Amino acid sequence: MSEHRLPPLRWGIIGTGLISSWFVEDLLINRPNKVANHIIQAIGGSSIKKAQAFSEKYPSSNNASVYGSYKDLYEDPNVDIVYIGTPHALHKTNCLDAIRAGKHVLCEKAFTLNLTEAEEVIAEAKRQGVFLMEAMWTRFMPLVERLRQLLHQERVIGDIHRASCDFSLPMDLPSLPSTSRLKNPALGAGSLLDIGIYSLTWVILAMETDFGHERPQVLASQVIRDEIDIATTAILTYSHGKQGVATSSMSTTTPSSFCRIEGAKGFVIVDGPAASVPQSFTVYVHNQDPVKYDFEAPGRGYYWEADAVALDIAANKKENSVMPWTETIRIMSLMDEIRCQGGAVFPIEENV
Ligand SMILES: NC(=O)C1=CN([C@@H]2O[C@H](COP(=O)(O)OP(=O)(O)OC[C@H]3O[C@@H](n4cnc5c(N)ncnc54)[C@H](OP(=O)(O)O)[C@@H]3O)[C@@H](O)[C@H]2O)C=CC1
Ligand SMILES: O=C1OC[C@@H](O)[C@H](O)[C@H]1O
Repeated sequence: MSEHRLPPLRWGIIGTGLISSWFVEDLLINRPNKVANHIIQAIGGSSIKKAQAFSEKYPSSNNASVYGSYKDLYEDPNVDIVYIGTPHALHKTNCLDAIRAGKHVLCEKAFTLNLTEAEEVIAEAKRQGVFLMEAMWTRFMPLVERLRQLLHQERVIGDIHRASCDFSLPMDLPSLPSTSRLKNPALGAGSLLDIGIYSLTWVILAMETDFGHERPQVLASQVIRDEIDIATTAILTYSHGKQGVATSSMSTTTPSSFCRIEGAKGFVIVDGPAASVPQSFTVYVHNQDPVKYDFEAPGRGYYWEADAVALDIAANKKENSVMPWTETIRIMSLMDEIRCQGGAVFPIEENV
């Protein structure tokens, strides 16, 4: 279908850092089987200079309106949806401001700092009748859909007993400025919200046929340095003694096999450069040759979530079925519980 006959979605991007650039690059990729016409309508930065510089980096977004404040972008009537690519601690305010201006919102993970903030944002989206989703992009990858089919519908490894998933990325924290979102507790720094959220997501994808059907018991431990968790381990115990182990660390590197899912009849290993970017998985069924599933795609893969958002909005939906509000709420509540046991507290929570 010609691009112009696809449902258009005009994006306003706020935050001119790393993820916003990856997201925009992916949206601009000329790829087959597009389901929506993504338009970079506006760029909003904390200064006009930063927004301008961002806009100039991406040729097809050169016609985008450029704003030196987020507020101006929210007020642009040509923006349909605001993409929020700012640090965790700003998500609540950014979401509320965009929603109150009547905009749909796609907000980066972690959705907010904690459950209370997430509930406030979702309640506002309900009140204003706009679409809202947490940008947990990995869930939208075709690899994840195929893996879940094999695990939970075709039951290729039988009953699943255990899954262990890791996202570790060495971050040279001493070399970073105190203003870095990776280091500053006031911005929501720490391994759990930044990368552990993916390990947790993989445990859920692997262990749960129906999301949220059962609340697992949580046992967690965190290593806290300079007020942030530099490592987190969470054990999720489900009924019948099934366990998921989600780990994250800012000191070491995950090997490419970042997730192992064990069942009664065999196991599955998921590979990729990181838990956010799975590229293949291999199914090992006892007494059978292993079967490898490869998933090659152009770019990084942020367009899968963007396509899903565009289709939902075209269908007048307010939330997405792959990443519904209940899942965001549950992930935030699990992370609250992990931090409560592990000891990571954000400054804004200290006197609550
Ligand atoms: N889905 C994914 O694969 C990834 C997701 N993320 C998520 O994206 C979000 C942003 O991460 P990332 O892009 O790495 O962060 P960066 O620090 O690279 O960029 C964040 C941007 O937010 C804006 N900002 C506004 N206020 C502040 C502030 N006080 N301190 C710092 N920046 C501020 C800045 O843009 P400006 O000044 O122009 O407004 C800045 O460039 C996080 O939620 C993170 O977890 C990150 C990496 C990958
Ligand atoms: O979401 C993410 O995935 C990739 C990491 O590099 C990054 O820190 C994190 O925010």
